[in-house]
Amino acid sequence: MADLLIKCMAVLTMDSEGDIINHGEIAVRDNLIYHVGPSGSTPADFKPERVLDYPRMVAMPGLVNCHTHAAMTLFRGYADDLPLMQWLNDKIWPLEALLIPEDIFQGTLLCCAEMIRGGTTTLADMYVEMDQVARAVDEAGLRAVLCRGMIGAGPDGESALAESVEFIQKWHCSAGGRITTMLGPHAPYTCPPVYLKQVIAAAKEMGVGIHIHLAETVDEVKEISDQYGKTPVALMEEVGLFELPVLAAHCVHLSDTDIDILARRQVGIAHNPQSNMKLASGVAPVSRLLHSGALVGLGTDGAASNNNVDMLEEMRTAALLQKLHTCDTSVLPAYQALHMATAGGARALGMQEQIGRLVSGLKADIILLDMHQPHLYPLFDIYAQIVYAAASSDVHTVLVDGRVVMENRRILTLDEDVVMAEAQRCADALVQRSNS
Ligand SMILES: CSC[C@H]1O[C@@H](n2cnc3c(O)ncnc32)[C@H](O)[C@@H]1O
Ligand SMILES: [Zn+2]
Repeated sequence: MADLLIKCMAVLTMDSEGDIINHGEIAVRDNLIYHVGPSGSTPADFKPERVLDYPRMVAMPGLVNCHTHAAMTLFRGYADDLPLMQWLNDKIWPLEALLIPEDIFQGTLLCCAEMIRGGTTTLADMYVEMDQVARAVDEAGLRAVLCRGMIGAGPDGESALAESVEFIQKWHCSAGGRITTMLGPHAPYTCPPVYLKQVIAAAKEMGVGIHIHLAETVDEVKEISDQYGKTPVALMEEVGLFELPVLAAHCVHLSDTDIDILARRQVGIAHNPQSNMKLASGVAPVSRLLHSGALVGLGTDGAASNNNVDMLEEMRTAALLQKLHTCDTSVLPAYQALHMATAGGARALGMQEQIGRLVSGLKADIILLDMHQPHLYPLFDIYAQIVYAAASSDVHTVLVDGRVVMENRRILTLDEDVVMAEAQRCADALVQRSNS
């Protein structure tokens, strides 16, 4: 790939609070950040073949979406205003049973287009037919941590695990390293301990982590407590899940002991405030988790429970929700919210040495925000402006792994008109199948 130099109004490295380089520049060589510093500081022997000179833009790390189900964009607006188990049992799972591989490919492509437009460069995804998801992510040029979601309690538990193993063997560290994999037991209420132990053994053998939904609703905590006499988090600790790197989505209903376990075990937590609000699941104790040293990143969950995959919006919601919930305006200030969506998310995925910060040696996953717009003036505090005032439409240019995937709001890796038309075609056919 050609050497590239980005010059901009400011670089937010997200390496530490206040690490803002005014009139900054970023040198990109191959897929890596070669140098970051003030204007003119790049070593003279770096001769860029392209210069992106954007004096009114802020450069920051690409956003990290720590929990989603990308293909669920096909279900956007299909089932709203229901609580989790009714939503899953009555609406989503019956429709998912009718999905064909093509639906999942097209739904994921649609999600990737939306993500690129909103500045997301990495997603952690759990779904089925993961070959299709991986193909779409590869084509879009995004970075992803993918897992085949497994419902262990049903007749398909064994085949789901076998499929997962095959998927990992085929796709782990593929697409030039942009795609990595995990094992994805869906949740404690769909994967009993005996199944989880099989999953843990497979994960240890293959050297991959685990992605799971955990402590999402009061109903889940009640069901698991009634059945096993302990909280979902305590049950996971007992079965040995936390001996592995774990990414736990939601973590809404936690006891003090649960928080201690999650922090001590350095479990990555994907906080999904909009999905939790929409499904009326509750409010995750994010500020308590952060105080205890837990690793918290941000996710959107699927577009069927959000109903978009807009990480800038998610960041703002996270900050506002914690303030409202704790009646404390000082909770989750702008820098911390931005950190959760970048460096903190990378840490939750165990990828802190690869992504999430703009420092030399890390992957060149970079976004440029156009600050020259009425809703972003006047400018006092860049972090606050991005978290409280910016929108996904302000994302101007996106690089993933050193490659420009969107420039001046034109996606270069996908034909968006075709992607949208194909998604509509698949969604129409799916709903028609469900009515026949
Ligand atoms: C078996 S693949 C993943 C599985 O998870 C379902 N899902 C989507 N959102 C949620 C959520 O918030 N909690 C639990 N499960 C969820 C999705 O529909 C797939 O079936
Ligand atoms: Zn989910």
